[in-house]
Amino acid sequence: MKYISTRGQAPALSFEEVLLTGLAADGGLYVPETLPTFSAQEIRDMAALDYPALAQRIIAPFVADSIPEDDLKAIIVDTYAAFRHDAVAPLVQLGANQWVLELFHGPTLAFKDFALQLLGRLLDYVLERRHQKVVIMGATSGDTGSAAIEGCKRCNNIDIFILHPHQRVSEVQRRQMTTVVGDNIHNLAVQGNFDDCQAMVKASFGDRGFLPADRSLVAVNSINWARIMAQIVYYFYAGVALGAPDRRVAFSVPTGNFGDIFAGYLARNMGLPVERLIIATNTNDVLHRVMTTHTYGRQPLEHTLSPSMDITVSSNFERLLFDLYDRDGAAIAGLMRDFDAGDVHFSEAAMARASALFSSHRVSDEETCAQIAATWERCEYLLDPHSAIGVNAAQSAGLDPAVPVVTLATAHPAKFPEAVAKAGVGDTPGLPLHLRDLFERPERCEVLPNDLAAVQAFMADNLGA
Ligand SMILES: Cc1ncc(COP(=O)(O)O)c(C=O)c1O
Ligand SMILES: N[C@@H](CCOP(=O)(O)O)C(=O)O
Repeated sequence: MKYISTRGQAPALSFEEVLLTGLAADGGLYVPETLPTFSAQEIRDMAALDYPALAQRIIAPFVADSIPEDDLKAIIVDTYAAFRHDAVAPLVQLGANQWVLELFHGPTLAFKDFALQLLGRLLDYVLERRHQKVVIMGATSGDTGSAAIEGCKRCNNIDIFILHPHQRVSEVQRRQMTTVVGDNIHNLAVQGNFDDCQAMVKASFGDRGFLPADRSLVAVNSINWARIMAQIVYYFYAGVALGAPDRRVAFSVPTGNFGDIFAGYLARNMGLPVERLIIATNTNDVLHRVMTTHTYGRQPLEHTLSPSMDITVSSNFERLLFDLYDRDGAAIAGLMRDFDAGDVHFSEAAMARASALFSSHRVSDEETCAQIAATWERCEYLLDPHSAIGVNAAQSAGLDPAVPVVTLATAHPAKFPEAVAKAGVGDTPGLPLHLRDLFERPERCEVLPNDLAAVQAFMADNLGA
């Protein structure tokens, strides 16, 4: 399997090479040249597989040129053994044909663990084999950071630098990052917002000169293809559990960087009968605006009760655009140049294709709290604010009631006590046992100005031997 850049000017790479990078040299994102597909019978047969076996089935074709099957199996089994629920991704029914897929049973209580527990192990495997050391740089609005640190902390061959917006992540999220000790783990609180952090990561891929020549820069954000690949699995897992391929299923996905929902789009292209993908946003609604006005533009970032989705430059949307524009790299490079300069208006043909599968819904903080309260009152089920946005969007989508709709529950409510308190549903649930002493653990974090040179200088000065 080869991976190609959405901007058409970078060399095609193998899985191993794509794992060890972030943005392509031309500024694009890597996608598979062709997608593996599964027949209806192959999908039916997936119902007999547990989560790790299904993950092996879905992931193997993407990595076949780089990782032997037995090694992949061992890595995957070990990855999902770290989850605290035997089903790994349990489905919970909230109402007639309304479901949530709980993706928060990993070590850091968010869906990011699905990919980052795997990514950490894949990096460890590949770097040991190559006797290579790398530098990881990631931007987080709260969840990617801790999941990346947790996923990579055992790996001897990395230095990891995670940038989060200073004072803009929840206290639980911050402590989950800053209390993990290790000389190779660095938390940088940047005096800016998530978009600033993400822009610094992308700029660093464009100019890697601040690092020694023998250290590659590797991404842990969803610009890294391996992140998306791992997230495809749970769409199949939920779909098959609800009757696919003999029944169509819809998904509502709380969305920021468009990585998670893009994985759902790929699952559909690989054969899963997906009725609809609902883009659920908070008031940072750049994607909702794209769907309703066909215009992609910058807007000021708002701080909401769902901070992990406080994102206004949605990285993975470029991967979808690449398909919407018939995989024309030059056209995507042009659109992205226009986006850097101002608003971009997409063609009616491209947007008609998008609308055939995607719809969108924007949810305010008030609606988020009301949804948490309503779901609690009706089902005694406590949603975190991001998942509440997904459920609200699912209920507003006007879907055929015969079609099951699955909301991806992307985080555990204990990570967001402020939103739960504002919803007025009583005490926030306690943290799981392994995090019970989180508030007593010492923290380590560097506050830095919103300045790329300062961040890169800090990184260069703090690299391990
Ligand atoms: C809890 C939570 N929900 C939803 C999202 C949105 O996911 P994506 O960025 O893949 O769209 C994120 C992070 O971005 C998140 O941390
Ligand atoms: N919501 C994320 C933001 C980064 O998104 P990613 O999926 O590209 O890593 C976070 O919580 O950090």
